[in-house]
Amino acid sequence: MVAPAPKIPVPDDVADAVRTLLRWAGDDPSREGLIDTPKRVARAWREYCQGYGEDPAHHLSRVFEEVGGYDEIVLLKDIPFQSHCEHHMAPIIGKASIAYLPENLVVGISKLARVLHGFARRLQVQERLTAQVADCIWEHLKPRGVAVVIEASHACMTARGVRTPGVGMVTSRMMGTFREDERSRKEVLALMGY
Ligand SMILES: Nc1nc2c(ncn2[C@@H]2O[C@H](COP(=O)(O)OP(=O)(O)OP(=O)(O)O)[C@@H](O)[C@H]2O)c(=O)[nH]1
Ligand SMILES: [Zn+2]
Repeated sequence: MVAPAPKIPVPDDVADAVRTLLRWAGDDPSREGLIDTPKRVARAWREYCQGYGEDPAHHLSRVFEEVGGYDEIVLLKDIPFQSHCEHHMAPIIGKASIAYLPENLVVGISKLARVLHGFARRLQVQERLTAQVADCIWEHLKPRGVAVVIEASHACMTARGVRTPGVGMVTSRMMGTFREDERSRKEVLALMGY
């Protein structure tokens, strides 16, 4: 279970900004149902963007060496995530598959998801999110290869603008062996289900 976000104090100017947005949307911020909305929205945005308060690389600091010489692909497949696009601050909802080819070090598998969420809980474009996750694992785990594939739906495309639901954006970043060797790339993509 996810613990409720702590009720941090909300500065007046932040609450005022949400009231302005409510008026801009066409509603009356002083009506009963909206009285507490500015504080809720302010706290919700701190939660959506809590990745700014962490260094995702920190999750990769605890590594294991005793894995019986295992040197094949390690894949965490279809990790659900949420982010927000930096253009419209609208939700990005999708799944990521993250794989690496260990050299000597492996990491607790949950940490790959933690790295993803650390970068996703910021304002993003999907290309940068994909690159940041891959680069972080490459740099801090020093594996022989990293492959990250992200598939997501952007609310700025489905709920507004072009209003085209059912469209998935797919981005990938291949590093090391997965970039250089076509067979390894095909193998990892097949394991991911592509
Ligand atoms: N490459 C990329 N584009 C994104 C991402 N998220 C949103 N966008 C796009 O960012 C673009 C912003 O385009 P603009 O023309 O500045 O904004 P807009 O007038 O609101 O555009 P429309 O969405 O087409 O109405 C849009 O085409 C979005 O679909 C992303 O993660 N990566
Ligand atoms: Zn957008």
